[in-house]
Amino acid sequence: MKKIQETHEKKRYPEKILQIGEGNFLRAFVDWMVFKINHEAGFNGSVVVVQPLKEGMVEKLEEQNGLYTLYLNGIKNGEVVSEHSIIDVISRTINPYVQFDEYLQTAKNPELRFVVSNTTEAGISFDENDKLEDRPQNSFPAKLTAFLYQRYKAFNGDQTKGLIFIPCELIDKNGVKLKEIILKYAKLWNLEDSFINWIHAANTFCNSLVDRIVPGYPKEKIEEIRKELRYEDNMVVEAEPFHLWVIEGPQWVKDEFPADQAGLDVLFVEDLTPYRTRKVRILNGAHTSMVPVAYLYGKDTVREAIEDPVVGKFVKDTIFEEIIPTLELSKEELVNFAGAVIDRFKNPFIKHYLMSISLNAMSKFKTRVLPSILQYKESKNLLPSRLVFSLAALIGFYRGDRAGTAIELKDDAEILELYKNLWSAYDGSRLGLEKLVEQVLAYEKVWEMDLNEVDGLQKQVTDYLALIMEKGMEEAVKDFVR
Ligand SMILES: NC(=O)c1ccc[n+]([C@@H]2O[C@H](COP(=O)([O-])OP(=O)(O)OC[C@H]3O[C@@H](n4cnc5c(N)ncnc54)[C@H](O)[C@@H]3O)[C@@H](O)[C@H]2O)c1
Ligand SMILES: O=P(O)(O)OC[C@@H](O)[C@@H](O)[C@H](O)[C@H](O)CO
Repeated sequence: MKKIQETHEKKRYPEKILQIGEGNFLRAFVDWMVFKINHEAGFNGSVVVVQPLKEGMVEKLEEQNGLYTLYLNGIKNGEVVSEHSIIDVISRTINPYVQFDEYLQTAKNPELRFVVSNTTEAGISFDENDKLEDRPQNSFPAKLTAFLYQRYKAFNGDQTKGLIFIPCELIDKNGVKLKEIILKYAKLWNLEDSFINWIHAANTFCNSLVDRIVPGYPKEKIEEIRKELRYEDNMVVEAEPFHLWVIEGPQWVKDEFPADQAGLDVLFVEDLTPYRTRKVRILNGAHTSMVPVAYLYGKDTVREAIEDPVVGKFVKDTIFEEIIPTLELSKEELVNFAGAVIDRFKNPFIKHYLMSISLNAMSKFKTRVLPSILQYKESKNLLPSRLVFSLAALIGFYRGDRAGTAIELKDDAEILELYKNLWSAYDGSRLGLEKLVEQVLAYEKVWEMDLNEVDGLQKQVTDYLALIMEKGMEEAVKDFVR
């Protein structure tokens, strides 16, 4: 069978976008949009993909000449949508761990205009050990600072050569935070004031909020897909048709990124807070809080979980009784949004694995679920029992065992180490469990506070965890749906 790169000739477009991240999401969202605006709005641009971590997939992507097939499967306006396209906008890929010079060289391209990124919530971070001389620096904002400095020098501080940053990480004020960290590196590395001024004056940092469910590589359907495509593609990505990109930034950015002309749901707004809060708390909050419960219950995908009479009810009640009451938007709007999200979770055409959502689950819990717990407690002076149960389940999940089978935990090494130590020191007693919970709740590096200070939380988490360990998840969760 032919390979994708042997079946499709790639058109050459000027490299206008630097993309930090080669993951499924960016390929199914931003790169698909670039594909659309090239075809329908004359954007005439391509994307250079930079791998943010040492281990990654750019080599695989490069083997396919940057080409891959995107499937959009689901229901849109009541109609079944199933379409696929070969996305041909990636001009080349760079692994800065072996091609650092090529990475810096790219900064000298006058046509470059945008920087997009998606490095999970863990990515926009500051590492004080990063140095300008490193090849490459560890954190992605440090790599970007080195890139920007190179650009600043190459164009002698030309004000027209700044870049537009649109990060997609699901953290609040992602653009503002990225800029803050870049400025912090500029200071740490004693870079000249004129460079700092250039960062401020010539570059634009937009906050953005993305929404599209991208389960990624459809491993179970790949044989069927190969037969249909009649070529080999190891980077196929599958997503739902729904998409929304809310960008908070100056209106002129819209003229440079003509998404509206291609009929894309890209909104340029003055304040994306309401969109963000609604989406992160309801959609992502439901995902993240369902993962440990549903997975330990024996479910593997979001659809299986939402359609199960017990887990499904648990998730829906969590949304309607514990998340929505903490939000300030109109009740009707929230209920409509939540209903649509539940329908998206039921998408019969895609398998969204709970384990893929579980990546970096601790930091996700902090940004997507914890605010609902704290808000609920503050307004009702009560703890939301299902969300607290989910926190207990998360701690149980990090024990790394599902009915005798090891769970492939994916999180920050320090977090995995913490759990490994805590669970191996656990002596089986109630006191031991209390201590274990206390130490997890005290892990301020993730929570940014000591959660033991939340009145009643430690006891309730311990009680639920004890229940899960004693009865098993199947029995424990039933208590919520009687
Ligand atoms: N998949 C979806 O449905 C979806 C939808 C909306 C938003 N997102 C966002 O996209 C992110 C990535 O999802 P994906 O499906 O593309 O996952 P993925 O596993 O395919 O890609 C993850 C990417 O993040 C990078 N990364 C991970 N940890 C990092 C770190 N500490 N520093 C720098 N880079 C790091 C990886 O190198 C990789 O490029 C999610 O965390 C989420 O914020 C995903
Ligand atoms: O992509 P993650 O790993 O940050 O989170 C998992 C899901 O909650 C997320 O991908 C949603 O599907 C997405 O945010 C929908 O827009």
